[in-house]
Amino acid sequence: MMNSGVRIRSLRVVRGRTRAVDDVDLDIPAGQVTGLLGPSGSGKTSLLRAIVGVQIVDSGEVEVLGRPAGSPELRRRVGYVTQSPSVYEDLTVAENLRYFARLLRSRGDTSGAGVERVLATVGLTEAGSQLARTLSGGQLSRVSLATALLGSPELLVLDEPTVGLDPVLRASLWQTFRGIAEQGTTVIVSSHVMDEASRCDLLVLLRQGRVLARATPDELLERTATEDAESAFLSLIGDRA
Ligand SMILES: Nc1ncnc2c1ncn2[C@@H]1O[C@H](COP(=O)(O)OP(=O)(O)OP(=O)(O)O)[C@@H](O)[C@H]1O
Repeated sequence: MMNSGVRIRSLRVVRGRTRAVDDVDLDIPAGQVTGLLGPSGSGKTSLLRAIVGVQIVDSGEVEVLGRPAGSPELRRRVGYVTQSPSVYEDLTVAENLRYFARLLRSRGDTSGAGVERVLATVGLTEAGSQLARTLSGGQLSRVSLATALLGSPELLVLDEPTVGLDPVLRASLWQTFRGIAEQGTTVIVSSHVMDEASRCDLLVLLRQGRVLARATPDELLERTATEDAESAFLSLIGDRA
């Protein structure tokens, strides 16, 4: 089924004394992998939280899959993986997932809360009986991702899922995101690692709460006459300085 992704108008989020999101207009298409890139403190988490509907916003509108962000009916349709893994260390991988699946069912959600299915999607079928506290960082990220996939979300929001992982693990996680998008899920991934840009269908570059650019990776390089996303970002900052 076609849906409308995310539509943001005149969004402002103030956190402490900072305009974490400063007058942002943004459309994120459905069915693609969109990368939200920007340095630490540029407002990525605040923007993602506004999309998921857990951020108090000062003004503006955020519409997700055709509904106001945070609407109760979006709860099942949106999966969110925060920066800190939401995994119980004293349970095995499968026990963690069964626990979260039971929570979904207790809310009346019976839509494919299949533990085996999500374990296979994130490539952890073999690790089901392993205690979470014995997992590597990369495996922990995958368990968090698996919990968010239990409800078969139409939109998956991932906040810096590859932070701290080595390049090989990062590459394999990105392949997993691609596979999830190919199944029809809209994926939004934040990162401050610019070389992850080439893995996205669409890029949104953020700086100081503002959108510096919204373009495909190729458009971005062409527009800035640069050869990689990091140089493109620096070139755009230079233009604004
Ligand atoms: N709880 C808070 N109280 C006060 N200021 C905050 C709070 N959370 C975030 N901020 C400020 O809001 C701005 C945006 O923060 P945000 O976490 O959205 O950025 P980010 O791009 O996700 O950063 P990072 O990559 O480090 O997670 C920053 O200047 C930050 O200092």
